Amino acid sequence: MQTQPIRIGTRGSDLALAQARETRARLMAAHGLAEDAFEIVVITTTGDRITNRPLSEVGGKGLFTLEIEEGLIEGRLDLAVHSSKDMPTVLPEGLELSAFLPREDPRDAFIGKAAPTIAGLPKGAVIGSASLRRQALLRRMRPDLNVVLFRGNVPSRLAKLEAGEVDATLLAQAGLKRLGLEAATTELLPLDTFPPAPGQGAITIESRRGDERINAILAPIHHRETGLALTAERAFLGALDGSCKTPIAGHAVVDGDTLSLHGMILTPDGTEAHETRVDGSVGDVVAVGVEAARILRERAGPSFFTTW
Ligand SMILES: NCc1[nH]cc(CCC(=O)O)c1CC(=O)O
Repeated sequence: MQTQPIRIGTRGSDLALAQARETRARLMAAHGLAEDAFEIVVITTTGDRITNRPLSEVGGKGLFTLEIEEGLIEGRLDLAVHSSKDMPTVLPEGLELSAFLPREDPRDAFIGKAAPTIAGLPKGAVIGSASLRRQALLRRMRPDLNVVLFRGNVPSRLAKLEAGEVDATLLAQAGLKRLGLEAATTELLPLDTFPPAPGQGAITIESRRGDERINAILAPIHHRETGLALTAERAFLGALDGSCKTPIAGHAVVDGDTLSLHGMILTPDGTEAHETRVDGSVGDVVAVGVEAARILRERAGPSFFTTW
């Protein structure tokens, strides 16, 4: 039996901790282990320290994972728990996403103080979001709204909304549910008109490639369908643009032997958008993501990605 605890790396936000505890609970149940078989190790990342600028300007997604990945590579951590949505498409040499937990609700939640729905917001209402995708989708639907940058973790955004800094905001329903805060949601946005970010709602576990002990520990908590969907969404994102400067939505679902991916790219101002739906075999989900990206690149034309 294991004597050294399994060290689980995570960021320190309420959401990250909830996700690390969920992973630990699933591992305890799968293996009949006690809580003290695990140690949750909280790591502050560069991304956590930068709170006042859009992440697209300071270097993007890797900022939330760098220090945790160093811990894995140097052997100070055995596995790391992340929101799939925050993971870069290319990981450091020697690391891999070795498991995905069953996906929570992938939809975006609208949280309105001035009105309960996007359609009900008065002209010029101030809506805060840090996500380029949400900003672009909002501007596309409601060009009259005043979309402003809004950062911070989930509880602090809700507090800023409550304090009247903005009239409304958008958050992932999955994160709200994991924090027990879903009562704040006033409208759930439809997947077809407001598609989520690739990976939204899914927890992933990163570990050293070829670490047989950890792979065996993770195998029983891996969720096959979520893994297939996420592999397709990440292939789609990787084939489009890894820079975080293009608003990109992508969501895949598995139905039997078929995987269907809905992808969309937009200009940041929401005036131009291209979308596609590609179906393919669960036997080659990367091909589905790559094909969706190819179609969107072709529709958008060569100037689309260089306009801003
Ligand atoms: N970028 C922050 C982030 N990363 C993952 C989630 C929510 C949980 C998820 O999508 O799995 C959030 C907050 C949000 O978008 O509301």
